[in-house]
Amino acid sequence: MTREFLKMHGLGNDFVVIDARSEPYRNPMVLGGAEVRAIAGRKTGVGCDQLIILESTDAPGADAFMRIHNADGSEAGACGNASRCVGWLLMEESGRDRASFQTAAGLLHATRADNGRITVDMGPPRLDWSAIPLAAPTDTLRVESVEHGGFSGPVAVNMGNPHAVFFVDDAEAVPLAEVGPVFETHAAFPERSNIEFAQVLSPTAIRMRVWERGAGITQACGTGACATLVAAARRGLTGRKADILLDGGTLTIEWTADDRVLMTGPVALSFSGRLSAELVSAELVSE
Ligand SMILES: N[C@@H](CCC[C@H](N)C(=O)O)C(=O)O
Repeated sequence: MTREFLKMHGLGNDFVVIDARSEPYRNPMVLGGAEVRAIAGRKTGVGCDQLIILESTDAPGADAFMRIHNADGSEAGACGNASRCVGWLLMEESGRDRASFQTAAGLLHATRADNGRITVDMGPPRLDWSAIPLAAPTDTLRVESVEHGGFSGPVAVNMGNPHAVFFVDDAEAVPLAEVGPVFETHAAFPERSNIEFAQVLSPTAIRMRVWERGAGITQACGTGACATLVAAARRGLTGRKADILLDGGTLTIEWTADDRVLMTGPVALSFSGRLSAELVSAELVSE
């Protein structure tokens, strides 16, 4: 058996997208994530930060269901960059300027913006400790118990997935590969966390580098950019709209007065292909 896929990315955060709306694709978690890891592998697979599976849905108002798996096989509730890619795909397919799709974190809406960019309404941020989730009741504006390597007290934000945002003087100087995995698996985060290091450049610009839960360092993280803007605004470091400068480029994020987080940025389709039978039955060789 082989499967068609699309290779897409948002600012270099890259995805293998499988359309399972008419031909179901088995749930990769049944395989303990081995199949996802094989597809995501940079040397022997297609290579991606996340595997995205589009499924059919009965959810009112939704054109599709978007399932998200990290490169390590774990399932995630949200992915901002993939949401723009899927929104674009659904709009291209329908010829409309708006698409809606269900995710584990809720119904999302995508629209066309200027210069071919796509805006996705990522919904309201969740700021209560139990929604992040954190292991114990804590002020999410400064999680004092999270400290390592000279970094401490991140802002915790849930954007459909957990984020911890550290504000630093120099984002380039952060040893991300060293501290990222320590914070991702910190005991304060029972479901692990995505980790952002943010340097405020001005009231409307933030430089941010990310260590993603289940994927490591990526070129960009859409939900991470949303969480960073929310964290900065909560701390009074910026206004409620800013450009987030990532390794792969810039996302514009706005936290509206009615508590929605709007993310605007580019999408790209790199190529299409077919997964080999070896990749689709990867559980036979890797488990
Ligand atoms: N790259 C994504 C986030 C993907 C999921 C994340 N690693 C998690 O485990 O929550 C984005 O653009 O938001």
